[in-house]
Amino acid sequence: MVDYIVDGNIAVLEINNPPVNALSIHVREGLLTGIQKANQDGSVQAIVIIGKGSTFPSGADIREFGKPPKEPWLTAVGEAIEASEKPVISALHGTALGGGLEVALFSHYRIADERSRVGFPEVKLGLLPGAQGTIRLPRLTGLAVAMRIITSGDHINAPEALKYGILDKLISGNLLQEAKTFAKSVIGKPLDNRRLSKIAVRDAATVDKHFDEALAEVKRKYKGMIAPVNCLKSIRGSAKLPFVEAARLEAALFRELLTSAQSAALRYSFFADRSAPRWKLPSGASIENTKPDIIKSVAVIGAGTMGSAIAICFIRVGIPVLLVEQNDKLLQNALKNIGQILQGSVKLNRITADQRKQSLQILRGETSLDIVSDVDLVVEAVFENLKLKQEIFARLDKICKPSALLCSNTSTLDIDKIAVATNRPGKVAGMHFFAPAHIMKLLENVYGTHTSPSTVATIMDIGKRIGKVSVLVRTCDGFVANRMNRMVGNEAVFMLEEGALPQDVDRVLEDFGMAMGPFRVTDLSGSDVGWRIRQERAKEQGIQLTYETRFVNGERYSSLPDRLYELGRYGQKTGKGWYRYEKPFARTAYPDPEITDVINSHCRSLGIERRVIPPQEIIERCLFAAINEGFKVLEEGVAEKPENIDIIWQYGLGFPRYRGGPMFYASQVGLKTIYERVCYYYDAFPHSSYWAPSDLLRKLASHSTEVPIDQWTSKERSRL
Ligand SMILES: CCCCCCCCCCCCC[C@H](O)CC(=O)SCCNC(=O)CCNC(=O)[C@H](O)C(C)(C)COP(=O)(O)OP(=O)(O)OC[C@H]1O[C@@H](n2cnc3c(N)ncnc32)[C@H](O)[C@@H]1OP(=O)(O)O
Repeated sequence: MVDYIVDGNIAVLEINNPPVNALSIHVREGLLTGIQKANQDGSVQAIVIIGKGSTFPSGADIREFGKPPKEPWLTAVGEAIEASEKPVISALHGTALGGGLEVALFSHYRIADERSRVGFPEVKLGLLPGAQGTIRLPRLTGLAVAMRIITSGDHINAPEALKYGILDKLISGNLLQEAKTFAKSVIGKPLDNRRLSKIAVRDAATVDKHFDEALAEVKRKYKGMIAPVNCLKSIRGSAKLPFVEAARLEAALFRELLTSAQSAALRYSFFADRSAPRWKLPSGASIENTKPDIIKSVAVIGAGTMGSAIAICFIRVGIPVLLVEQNDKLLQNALKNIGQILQGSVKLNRITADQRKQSLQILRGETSLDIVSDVDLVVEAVFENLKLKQEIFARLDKICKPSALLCSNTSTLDIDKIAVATNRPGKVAGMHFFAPAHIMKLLENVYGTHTSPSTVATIMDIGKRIGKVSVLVRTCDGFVANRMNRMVGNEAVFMLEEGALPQDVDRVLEDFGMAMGPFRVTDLSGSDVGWRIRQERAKEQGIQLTYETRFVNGERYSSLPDRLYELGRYGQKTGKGWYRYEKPFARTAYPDPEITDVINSHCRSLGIERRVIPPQEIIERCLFAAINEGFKVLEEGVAEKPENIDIIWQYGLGFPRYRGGPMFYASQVGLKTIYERVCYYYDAFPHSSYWAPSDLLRKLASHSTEVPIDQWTSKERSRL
């Protein structure tokens, strides 16, 4: 894993551990042996550490965390590097991150390919740079820059790193050759002033000021996360304590993080990010064996808020879009809005004015569907009504070329029922964007019974091209996101009927880490949307919903949200919803005594005695209900693996990444506890049938020891 090559008087330690040269145990052993060997070899006068392949080490091996640590630890390897009697030069290329950058900071010199990047992304894994990164970096950059680099986890490009003093020289030619030449030039020079442990933090006197400012910032930006705080405490130690004591403090803070639930969740999330887009169908077709079609042009049908935002997703990566809206006034408004949104992106430096211009040049608005005959992909984004969508798909099927894919942005409707309207069900799929579609990262791609593997490959590929995190799910009512989130919404409203207020429920879930509580989300998206969907569904089933309706098809129903609709309280857009706002479209939500009155009178009219609902019950009723549904989603094969569900919740529903997602959270709570509580609530609320425990959950909970999350589907689903 580490090749030892001597060239004249230079020993080269070449790290060879693809794909990212992670500092696994054998790499650490190889580096330590290499340094010792080079120091014992009389012919060697300097040592170069370099990575083979695409990069210098990009960090410790994340898969080793959570397992018993194996010696030598990286710190011991690093200390041997720094103590070397012969100069050690780290030659960086690719991404020198985390432990990789720490190896470089133990070295006496650092040179780097001018295209390389460095950084400490540990905080994103709920960790800190625990091989003295937090106490060595400030000695080079000063406190403010070190605090920023370490608490953000951002990559820094090589010229910037040179400017901060992290690097000594940039290389544009052959890195190994240049490293050897550099090594020769420093032979015999004194090393003590190159050993960072011997150098003071130059702005140590200002540490309290920097610490207070940075702490306030991380508490605001990374609410609820412990890693950024520990990073700062350790950096403060670098300025206040002698080096050895600062290193001891760093080790203690690192251990606290390594054993934390947050780090376990963030490390799980790191691998879930990479695993979720890797799709596989029950037929065996997968990302490995199926080629996507090439998509060169797209039509978006419907120029409402959603359709317009979807169009932006494509044009900003250079894919031409025909935006079709039958009402010319709406169309012109949409085109204007798109221009304004892109202008906003220019102001925020997200795109240049030129890129905006180029994007708008490949956007064309049309009022007739006939114009889409030649596009490769259609994304329909009209009102959520099955009949309307079926009519549109039937027309599209006649108009579009046979190879075109027809996709719907439906958020709930069965793709099979849309596909039957066409003669090309293999080319019909769902592409469920989340509002605001040009900002939200998630794309929930949906396959139906007849969707072909190449259609799946194409929608997953196009998702990646437009910069989305794409997750594939099988069609069902509400897919994964809305199907599971419905339980959160239902329980939240039922708790209002039983004693809670919107702000109570939202506060508990926001303290848990959700980006927004369910009532603030409803106010943001507009409660009229939900009302219309409920009315449509009731009409389809021949049911008349009234204020007195308490059950629909035997299921508990709350008419409170309908009451809000009747009062014209649609949310932020009307300046009133579950909360009060200063004016329509204002963002700050204020608890509203009028809502308290509405809820109280609703309870009186239903004869419900209100009670105090404790925070734990709010968490359990909202999240455990969703988790139970998540297990049903797994047992039915709607989602292939728990990671897919968790990634959907993180990127689409604001679930805190540091808790992994609802399924990972369930694994941390323990499946026995989840199962027992689900059974308890099913007893308490038999008219909410979603509380019926999932078979998969029951079976997994019946094991004498916890079944690890990566075995949930493989172990039990096949036996169900
Ligand atoms: C209680 C007991 C106490 C005991 C104390 C023990 C003391 C220990 C001493 C402390 C040591 C601390 C050391 C250090 O400070 C900690 C770290 O270094 S943490 C790691 C920091 N680095 C990162 O977070 C980088 C993570 N990787 C990336 O950001 C990206 O992968 C990349 C490097 C930018 C490359 O991106 P891409 O080209 O897009 O490639 P992929 O992301 O798809 O990755 C390809 C492939 O590699 C896998 N992988 C990537 N990085 C790592 C890694 N660091 N470890 C393991 N595996 C890694 C990735 O999962 C992909 O694999 P695949 O999914 O394809 O199988």
